[in-house]
Amino acid sequence: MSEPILATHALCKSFGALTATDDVSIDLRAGEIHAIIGPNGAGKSTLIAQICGALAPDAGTVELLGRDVTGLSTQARAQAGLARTFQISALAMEDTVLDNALLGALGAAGNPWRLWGRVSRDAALRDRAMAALDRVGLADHAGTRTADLSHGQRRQLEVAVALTLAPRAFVMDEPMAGLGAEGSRVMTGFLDGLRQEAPILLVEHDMDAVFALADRISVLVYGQVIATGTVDEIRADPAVRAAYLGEEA
Ligand SMILES: Nc1ncnc2c1ncn2[C@@H]1O[C@H](COP(=O)(O)OP(=O)(O)OP(=O)(O)O)[C@@H](O)[C@H]1O
Repeated sequence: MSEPILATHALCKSFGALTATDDVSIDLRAGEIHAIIGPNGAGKSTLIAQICGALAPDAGTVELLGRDVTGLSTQARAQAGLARTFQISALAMEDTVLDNALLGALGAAGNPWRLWGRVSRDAALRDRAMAALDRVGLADHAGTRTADLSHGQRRQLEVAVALTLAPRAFVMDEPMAGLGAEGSRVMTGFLDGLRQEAPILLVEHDMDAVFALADRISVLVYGQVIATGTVDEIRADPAVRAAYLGEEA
């Protein structure tokens, strides 16, 4: 079995008397989609915040490509290859699709302070940005104002921005939220192919999408991982059915 790209080791985080993540150890391997599911308040967002560096754990570590990144900032983790989506507000809505991708490519080039005029003429950056747009199917919309994209297209643009950083792992927070049935279907197909670029740690409430996409699922209940396994294993797990899936499975 290959070494994990991303791993947490015994992550703990409490808010006062409430233990939001309790000894959470999970990993993400090359080529896979690993979904984290669980009821509201189970600790999924708290876990992701610790993985991405927005929240410091009380105990435990986060490892990216074999390196302990627990002490690194969100930005340093992103530079190290951890791509977090979806935070729609991160897009500049009045700018074009290409400009948003260029801003991402600029960050990847490690010099966000170059003058914009020079940047937009920089052929290498432009190529990197266009390649990312092409990869997500938005190359034809390069000149479109970002605000004029559909909800689903904006999510794809976020992935394009992330791709300009040549990510080694994606952490995705509810990519299906608000997309509707058709949008979810398109996004599911898109993520299905994207795991080849980098593995995806996926937090998602849409069980159809999770069951269609996940190579493995971990179930979080009251801050603890109660099971990790394939879709079939999780569907059949009595503890999971009792605690979470119920009749849905
Ligand atoms: N900053 C905070 N201060 C106090 N309590 C918090 C804080 N953030 C989260 N919590 C609590 O920690 C627990 C876990 O919350 P979290 O948002 O991680 O769960 P979740 O699984 O992401 O839920 P949802 O599916 O509803 O997004 C909840 O009981 C929540 O109220």
